Amino acid sequence: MMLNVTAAFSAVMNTVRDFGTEQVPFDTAVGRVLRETIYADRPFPPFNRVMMDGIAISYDSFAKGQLIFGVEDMQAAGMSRKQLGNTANCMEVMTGAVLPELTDTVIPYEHLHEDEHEGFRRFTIEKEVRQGQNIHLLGSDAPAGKALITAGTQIGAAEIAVLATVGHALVTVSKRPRVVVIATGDELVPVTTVPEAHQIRLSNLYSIGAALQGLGITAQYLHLADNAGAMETHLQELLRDTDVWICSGAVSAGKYDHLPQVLHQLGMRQIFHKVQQRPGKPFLFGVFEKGPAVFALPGNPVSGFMCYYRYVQPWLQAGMRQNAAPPLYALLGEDVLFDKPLEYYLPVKLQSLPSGQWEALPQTYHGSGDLAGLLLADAFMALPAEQEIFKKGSSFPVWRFR
Ligand SMILES: Nc1nc2c(c(=O)[nH]1)N[C@H]1C(S)=C(S)[C@@H](COP(=O)(O)OP(=O)(O)OC[C@H]3O[C@@H](n4cnc5c(N)ncnc54)[C@H](O)[C@@H]3O)O[C@H]1N2
Ligand code: MOO
Repeated sequence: MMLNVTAAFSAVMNTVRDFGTEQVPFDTAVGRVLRETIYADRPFPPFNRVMMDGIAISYDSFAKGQLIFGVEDMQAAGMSRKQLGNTANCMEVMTGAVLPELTDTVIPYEHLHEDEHEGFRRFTIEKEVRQGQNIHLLGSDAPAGKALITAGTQIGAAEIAVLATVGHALVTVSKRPRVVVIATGDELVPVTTVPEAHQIRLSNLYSIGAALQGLGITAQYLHLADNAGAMETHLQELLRDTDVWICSGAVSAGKYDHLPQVLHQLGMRQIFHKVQQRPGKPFLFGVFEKGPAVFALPGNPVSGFMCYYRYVQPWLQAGMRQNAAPPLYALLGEDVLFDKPLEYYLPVKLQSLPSGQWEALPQTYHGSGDLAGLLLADAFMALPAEQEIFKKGSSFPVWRFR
């Protein structure tokens, strides 16, 4: 029986497996999924931090009417904390310095007039002053021990900054699965070859490989001829040391579509074959006991592309224990008619409306073979199988690929 998209997606997600963890230097961890909690090792910021170049005073002196302050000393960033000797004076301070003892207010140079009096430098305050101004208070961002980043976060530039500042030089992240992308078909020739009239260049390997690179996964590539015996031999060799096979092609009804039968012979447990969707209907999914999971995607370029983003990527992210992204919705930009009992994944261009919502503009494309049509789109909009007329302005989920 053909599954609907929801059932097929749950069946895929039910097989999610943990790929394990490893430790890597923090500055190589961009794009990886964090597998530990990162705590503040000290308060953020770790001292009362001067926020402007200027002077630090004791506010009491200003409150009593004093406007002119003689310079007693200088506190620059990197100096250990000094103390103001006499609260009728000021301390010159630089951004990033520790606030000197007995001062509580910082006034920037722009609000001061500087002159010299009897050989001493002094500053006259020319603007209103608020007690405590321009000080980034000790612990005001986070107390020591606070959980700053939780497991499941994908590490980006902001996380790298926090890892650096708490001194977390080695970070525990998810291992990346060992993925093989497998193309099938005698019509396919290498990219560097000039194809004969009946041939085309291999492109699905590279579109899927590129999408995987977005998850930090470098895949192995393989091209198999339409020959059941050779296919079985090659795939047998891959069984032991791989976690995921993403196959492209040879899963529909053709006389050369040997892949399903070869996978069964190798011992794969089929979980489903065919989903009520367009494109991507012939999608086959299965698992080997203690071996790889197999996503056998239809060969048509748009079909495989859509199935990758709808099923394979969420499965890989869940296996790497990455927090799931919240679903994204958009408003359909024009009326659409689709009267097949299939969930329709319509290539759309997303644009943001002045209301703050996303609008999805359907792009003209000529079916699942039209890989150049994808250049104009940046997501698929999922139009439910049980409906036929989809009105402009109605909201549906979208699956972004850029
Ligand atoms: N009698 C039926 N025929 C077809 C059915 C069906 O249900 N009954 N389903 C159609 C649908 S829908 C799709 S999608 C395709 C899927 O077919 P396969 O998965 O068997 O894929 P192939 O036949 O091998 O290839 C389809 C198409 O894609 C091109 N291709 C394949 N691999 C690559 C690659 N790596 N790079 C670029 N292009 C590739 C291939 O040359 C074909 O043109 O079946 C329909 N037929
Ligand atoms: O369902 Mo197929 O993926 O359109 O060509």
